[in-house]
Amino acid sequence: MTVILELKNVTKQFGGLTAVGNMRFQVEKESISGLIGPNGAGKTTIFNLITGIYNVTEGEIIFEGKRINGLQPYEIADTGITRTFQNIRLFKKLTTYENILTACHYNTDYSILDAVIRNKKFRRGEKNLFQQVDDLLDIMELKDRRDVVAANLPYGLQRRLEIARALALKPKLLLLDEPAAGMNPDETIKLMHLIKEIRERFDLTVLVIEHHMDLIMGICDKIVVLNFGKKLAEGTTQEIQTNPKVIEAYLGEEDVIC
Ligand SMILES: Nc1ncnc2c1ncn2[C@@H]1O[C@H](COP(=O)(O)OP(=O)(O)OP(=O)(O)O)[C@@H](O)[C@H]1O
Repeated sequence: MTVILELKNVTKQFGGLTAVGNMRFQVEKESISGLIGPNGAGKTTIFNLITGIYNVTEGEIIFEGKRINGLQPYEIADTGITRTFQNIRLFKKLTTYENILTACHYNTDYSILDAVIRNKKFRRGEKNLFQQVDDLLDIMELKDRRDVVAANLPYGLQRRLEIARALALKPKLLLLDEPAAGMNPDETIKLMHLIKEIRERFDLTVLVIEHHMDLIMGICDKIVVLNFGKKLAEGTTQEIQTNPKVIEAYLGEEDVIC
């Protein structure tokens, strides 16, 4: 197994509160892994630590063999880690197309001078860019909403657009924070298929936080369960579903987990 991401005894304290304590787990390359746990367990804090929004108090975060904690968020993004947010963060006044285009522009290889004189390199770059946006619209099934302003998209489609925009940055590791929040069961099933599809298509590694257990159990190769900032359990969906400690942490909500 090739490990792409590793948390080594990571702790995050906010004053006297230990939001994440001594956390250690590995994420296998091109896997889909789930991070679950009750509210306040420390899931989003872990995403904020991986992406450099918070500094770790202790421990190390290793991505592709290199320590990334201590780097600035933009430097971590440059290593190939992108995320979506629990509360959707789109350019609300831009269209679906424009939202993806702005992210695709991040990867262009022409200079400002190329753009000013509109030379061949610029024209070829622009053509590739438009093709990438079209492909992403297609994959995320947003083509018919191409010119709709993001704020006017239904909630489920805004979430899909956020994923499309994250993919435009060509990540190696995609962190999804509650991608199915607010979605109905049909939308959630569709999203499950899409996550699997994009993993295959882009050779992606996905780490997903989600409260919808159907989604987690339907797509994850491995699950890490948190409780009060600590790792409670780790294993396959089968192992997690039958783990008494996990069932207890969810206050007997066996229905939710199984
Ligand atoms: N910036 C912060 N300052 C102080 N405390 C924080 C901060 N961010 C998170 N916390 C605290 O850390 C703990 C873990 O929060 P976190 O948001 O990571 O939980 P979570 O598992 O993502 O919860 P949820 O499922 O509700 O999103 C909580 O007690 C929270 O109040």
